Amino acid sequence: MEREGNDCHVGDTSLTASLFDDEASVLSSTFLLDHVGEVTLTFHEDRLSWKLVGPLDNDVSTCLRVKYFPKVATEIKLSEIYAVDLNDHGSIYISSLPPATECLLLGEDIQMYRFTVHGFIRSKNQPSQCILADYTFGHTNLQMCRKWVNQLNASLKREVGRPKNLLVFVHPRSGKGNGCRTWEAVAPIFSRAKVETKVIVTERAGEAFGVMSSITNMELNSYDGVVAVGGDGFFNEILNGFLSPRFKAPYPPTPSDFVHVVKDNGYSLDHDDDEIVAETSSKKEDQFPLISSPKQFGSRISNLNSADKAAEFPVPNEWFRFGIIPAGSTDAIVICTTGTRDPITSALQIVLGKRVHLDIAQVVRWKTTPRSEVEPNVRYAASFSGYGFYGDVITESEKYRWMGPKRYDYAGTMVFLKHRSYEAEIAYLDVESDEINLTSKRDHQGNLIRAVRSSHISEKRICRTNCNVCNEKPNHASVGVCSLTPHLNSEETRWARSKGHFLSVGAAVISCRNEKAPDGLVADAHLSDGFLHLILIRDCPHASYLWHLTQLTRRGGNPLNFKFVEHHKTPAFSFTSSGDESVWNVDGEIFQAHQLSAQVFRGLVSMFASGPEV
Ligand SMILES: Nc1ncnc2c1ncn2[C@@H]1O[C@H](COP(=O)(O)OP(=O)(O)OP(=O)(O)O)[C@@H](O)[C@H]1O
Repeated sequence: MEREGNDCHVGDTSLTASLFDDEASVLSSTFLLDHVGEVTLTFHEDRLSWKLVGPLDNDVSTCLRVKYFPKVATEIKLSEIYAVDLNDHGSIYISSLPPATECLLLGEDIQMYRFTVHGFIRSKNQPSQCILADYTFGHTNLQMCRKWVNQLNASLKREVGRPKNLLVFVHPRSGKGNGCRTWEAVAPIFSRAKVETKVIVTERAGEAFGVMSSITNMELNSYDGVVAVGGDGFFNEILNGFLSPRFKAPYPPTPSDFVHVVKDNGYSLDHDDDEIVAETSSKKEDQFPLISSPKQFGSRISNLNSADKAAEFPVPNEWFRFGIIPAGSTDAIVICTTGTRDPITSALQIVLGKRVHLDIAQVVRWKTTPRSEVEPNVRYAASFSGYGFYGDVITESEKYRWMGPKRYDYAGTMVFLKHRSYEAEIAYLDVESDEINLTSKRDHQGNLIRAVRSSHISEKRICRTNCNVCNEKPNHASVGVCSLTPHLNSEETRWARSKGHFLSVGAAVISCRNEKAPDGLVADAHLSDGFLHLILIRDCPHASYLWHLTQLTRRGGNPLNFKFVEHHKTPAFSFTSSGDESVWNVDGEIFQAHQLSAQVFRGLVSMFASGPEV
């Protein structure tokens, strides 16, 4: 049915004339809101609100003498609107009962001009999760709809930080093989928000690394960020492809007796562009042998034309951000940065231009070549690097890839039953910091021999949206790369050591929350505090280790409060194995290293995410 102006206020031009000529920040008009009724729509500076017109009241209404409290929203903030569309002339449904009754049987469809405001609401059960919410408004006057759409779109354009152009990598076989379907489910959010996307569906491992490392700076500058539709390993590949040729930083600091020889501990990219060195790592050594030594980066850079050499792409880069749409087996990075494992929430945080900084660990393997030269091989990690149990699980799980995500449970059980320990020495920078809530004991040489952490999670400062710890400015005024390693600049640093047989050696960059470990490996790790959490599990009885692993799976558990567990919050460490060897697991990818050094760069990259709400 076509409703004419004299039927209701919705067509009353006197009420709505020259609405936007007015300079006032509060504008208002009457519309029919789909599935609700006639409303007065008001445009405030930072939000849009609507109130039912007529006998019904927004707060409470009665029908057949029963009181109903409306469940419908009455406003939306501009920051929660991701798109506004002018629709075709079509139907607006109006119930003849109050909206709160949710009785949709007694109503009518009215043909009108319409526009839709696309936004979201938060899930009541999971506050981090966003649920799409559309509000369609109808009016008899097309011009009126157009004016509102134009006004709203002009205001959305002024919202800061929203991306316009993104490079999207889709891993079709990620997790349960749902990568493409996951992207198809969220792609309309990007198109509605008018975000251009260049989509690359990968055909093999390493392809995204190749694209990211060889893309010209000029082209990269045309994007506001890169989105990975896949798991942690896929994101790691993209991150490494991005950082390897662009990020210039010194290697991690090491104790004086760490055997590698680095001429002047130079910057990892401070080299001659024309120097081309043959690949030294073989396919057998790494599952993903694509991250080359610094000298090899030179060969890639020299492929870039001279115009691109001139086009700069500074790293860290405040504007350029990374997004992850979860489709993997674990998705720990997405859970830590968005608080949930939900493709819709991730897509919304990307198009709305959210931002958190993320620490990145630089992990360097030191390897002696047949010519007895020691060569470094750099890898970057966003979530976790682990040796022993973690390395063995990833190696074992690769044999059962066909099982999908269940392969990790199966491989984990097999590795647990084998109960292998590895001899190693770990040296870590012991930073005197008020922030470190560990009480430590030292042996007579001053070496830190045990760290005990406070046992109640409530005492810990958990990383959340607008986290104070992550936003804290470091005490030391520093510039350039030094600003990324604030805890190395402290005068109160010393090397402490742990030596012996370990079931595992792990370094968590972030809490690594996931569905199996709801608080993560380290509940109070932060997204960008500039610290690694070194977790050393000494050889112990099978049952004790099982008890530690069980604590990991419990919300509020205390997996670090065991005698055989050491937890050190540190900006850098080195590792040397002796005897039998395992491999390192860097963000879920195999990295074979007998000698390794690592450091963390505070907030090196920015993510399209707002941090966990809870
Ligand atoms: N088309 C492809 N075919 C096979 N492997 C690929 C392809 N594209 C990417 N890869 C590689 O697959 C590996 C695993 O990918 P991803 O992290 O998405 O999945 P996952 O292992 O199931 O999830 P998670 O890392 O969260 O446990 C990555 O190292 C990635 O480089």
